[in-house]
Amino acid sequence: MSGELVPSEPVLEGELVNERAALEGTWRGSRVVLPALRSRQALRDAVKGASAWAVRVPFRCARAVGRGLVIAARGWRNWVRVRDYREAAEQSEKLADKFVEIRALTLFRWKVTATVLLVGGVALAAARLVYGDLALWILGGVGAVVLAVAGRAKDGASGRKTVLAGPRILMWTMDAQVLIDVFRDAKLIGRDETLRLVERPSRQGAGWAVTVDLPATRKAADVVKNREELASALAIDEIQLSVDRVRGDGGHAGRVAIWVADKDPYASAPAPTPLLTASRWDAWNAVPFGTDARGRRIDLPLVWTSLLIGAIPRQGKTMAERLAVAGLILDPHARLYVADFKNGKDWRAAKQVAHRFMAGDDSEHVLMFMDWLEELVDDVQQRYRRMQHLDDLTCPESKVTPAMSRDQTLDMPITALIVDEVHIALEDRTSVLVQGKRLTAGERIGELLTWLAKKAPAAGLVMVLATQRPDSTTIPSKLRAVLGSRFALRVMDWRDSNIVLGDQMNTRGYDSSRLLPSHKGVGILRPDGETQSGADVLALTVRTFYMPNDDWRVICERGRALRETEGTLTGHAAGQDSRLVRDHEAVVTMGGKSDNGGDRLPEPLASVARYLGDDLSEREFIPTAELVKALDVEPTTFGKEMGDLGCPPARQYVHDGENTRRVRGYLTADIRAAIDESA
Ligand SMILES: Nc1ncnc2c1ncn2[C@@H]1O[C@H](COP(=O)(O)OP(=O)(O)OP(=O)(O)O)[C@@H](O)[C@H]1O
Repeated sequence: MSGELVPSEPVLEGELVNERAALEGTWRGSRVVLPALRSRQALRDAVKGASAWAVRVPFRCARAVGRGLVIAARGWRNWVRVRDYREAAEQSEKLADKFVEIRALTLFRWKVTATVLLVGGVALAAARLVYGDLALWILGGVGAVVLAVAGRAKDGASGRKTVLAGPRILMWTMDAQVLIDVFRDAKLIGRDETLRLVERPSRQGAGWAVTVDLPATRKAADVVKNREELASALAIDEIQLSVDRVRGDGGHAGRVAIWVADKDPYASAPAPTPLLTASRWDAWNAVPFGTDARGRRIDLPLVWTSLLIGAIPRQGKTMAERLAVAGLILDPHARLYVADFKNGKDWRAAKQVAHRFMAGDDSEHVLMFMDWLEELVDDVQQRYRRMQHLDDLTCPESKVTPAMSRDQTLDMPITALIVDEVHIALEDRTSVLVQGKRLTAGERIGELLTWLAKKAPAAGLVMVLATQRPDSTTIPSKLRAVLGSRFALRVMDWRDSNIVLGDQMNTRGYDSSRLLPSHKGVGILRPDGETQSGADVLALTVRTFYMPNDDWRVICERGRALRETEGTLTGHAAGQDSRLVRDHEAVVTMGGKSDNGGDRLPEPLASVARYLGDDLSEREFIPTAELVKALDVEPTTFGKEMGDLGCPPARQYVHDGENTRRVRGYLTADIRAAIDESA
C-alpha cells in the first residue's frame, strides 16, 4: 500500500450517544422546566385541566357569591340580635337582669342598620347621578368580590355547602370536590378524608364513568354494598348507578369504578336476542343472555354449571330460561329434557327438538319427571364408567370434552335438563317407596336433582331450573348449594333474593327485591364463570334479551332442522314415546294434597298419612297431642276436620314413663279406612 499522508479531522474519544433521547431525558427531569411542558402528555393533561378549570370558574364564583351573601346575612342577624351577649347572659343565668340592656342594644343596632341603609341608598343615588351606571357596576363588582372572598369554599370547612338540593349528576363530572363531598355525605369516607381520581370522569356509553381510589383502610366492597347511599348523595335513582370494585392487576381493594347513566338504562326497548340471526351455536360457548346497564352484552356460560332462576310471577323468568336454553337448541349435538310444570304454551315449540318433553302439573307428570331423573342418574353413572375405559387422548380427565360430546359413538352429548316451575315437582307430596323408605315424590326429586347438580356437570349435564317460589322450604338448601349460577329477577323480599343468589348477598349490595316492577326481564346475575364483566365480578344487574314466542319458535324450528341434518333427532322429537316404562310396583302412591290438586287426599288426612308413614300399619293408636305437635295445627279445628273425614277421636290408655294415662287420639284403623274412602 503506498500513497501520501493526508491530514485528517481530529479523532475524539467517547461513547456513541443518542443525542435526542439524552436531551429528552434531561428536559423531562429538569426542575427548571414547568411540569406541564415536560412532555406532550403532560401538556395535554394541563390543557384539559385548564379548560375544565375555565369552565368551572363562573359557576364557582357564582356559588361563592351566594355563600358570601348567606354568611353576610347570618352575620348581620347575629349582630342585630346581640347574639353573643345574649348567649353569655343566658349561660350565666342573668338573662332577666340583662334583658332591658339587650333590648336597648337591639333597638340601637336596628337604628344603625336603618341609618346605614338610608345613607348608603342616598350615597348610591348621588353617585349614580354624578357618574351614571358605572358607579353601580363598580360598587356591584367590589361587593361581589368581597362576598366571593367571604364565601370561598375551603376543603372540609363546615357550613359552606349549598343548601339547595338538586342532582349533582353533572357537577361531579366537572368538579372533583363535589365527588368528594358526595362520598362524605354518603358516609363512605370521613369528613377529613379525600379521594384520589385514578381516571378523570369520561363519557362511556350513555353515561359518565370515573375510577377513584378510596383512602387507605376504606374498602371498595363497602361502596358496592352502600350503593344506595351513594345514589342518594348523587340525587339519582340507584338503578342509574353502577359501582364495581376494580380487581386484578389494575385494581386493589380500595379502587372503585363508578358509572352513572344519564337516565334509567332499562326504560328503553329491550334488544332482541342475537341468536335469532345465528344459524347454529356451540353449546360450549357462553350463550348471549342480556345486556348490563351500560349496554354491554352479557353471555352466560352453561357447560360445567347449573342455573337457578327465581322470581315472582310475570317478571320474565320463562323468557330468561328460554334465552339460556336457546343456545343449546341451536347446537344439534345437545340433548334436551324439557319439563314444563307451568303447562302453558311457552315451551310448546321445544317439543320438536326435545329428547324428552312433558307439560303438566299432575302427580302423574311429577312421577314421570322422577323417572327422567333416575334415567339421567343411570346415564351419568354409565358415562363415568365408560370414561374410565377411554384412552387419555380422547378423555384426558374424567370430564366430557367438546370432541367427546360431539362423537355420537361415545353417546355423551351435552344434556340439558330444563325445568319450569320446579317447585311444583319439589312440593309434590305423593308418597313413594324408595329402597324400603317412604318419601314424598318431592323429597325424592330434591335428592335426585341434588345428586345430578353435584355429580353430573362434568359428565356433560346442564341443569336450568326456574321457580316462582324461591323460598327455603321449596328449594332444599342442599340443592341450592350446588347450583352454580343464579339469576334473580324481582322477588318479594331480601330473604327470597338471598335464597336465589346465595346467603348474605343482600348485605353485599345485591338484593333483587329492590328491582322495579316495571323493569321486566331485569335481574341480578351471579354467574359461575367468566362473563364480559370479568371473572372476578361477584354479581351484576342484567336485562335479558327479548325473545317473544315467534322468535322462540323460529329458533326451535332451526334447532330441529339442524338435528335432522346431523342425524341427532332422538326421543320425543323423533316420535319415540318419551314416557318411560318403569316398574312402579315399588312406588306406592298414597296420594297427598299438593298445589296441583288432582285426586289426592284432603287435608289434614294427607299430612297425617305423610307423618305416620309406615307407622300407619305398625301402630294402633296415635295420641292427638302427638299429631297436633308434629303437624303444628290448631287442635279444635284439626279434631273437627278429622271427624268430618270419618276419623272420630277415641280414648285409650298410653304409657307415660312409669304411669299409664288415658288420652284422646285416633285409631290407625280409622285413619286407614278414611284414606281408602278418600283415595
Ligand atoms: N327482557 C325483557 N324485556 C322486556 N319485557 C320482558 C323481558 N322479559 C320478559 N318480559 C315481559 O315480561 C312478561 C312476563 O314474562 P314471562 O312470561 O317470561 O314471565 P314469568 O316470570 O315466566 O311469568 P309466570 O310467572 O307467569 O310464568 C312478558 O310479558 C314478557 O314480554
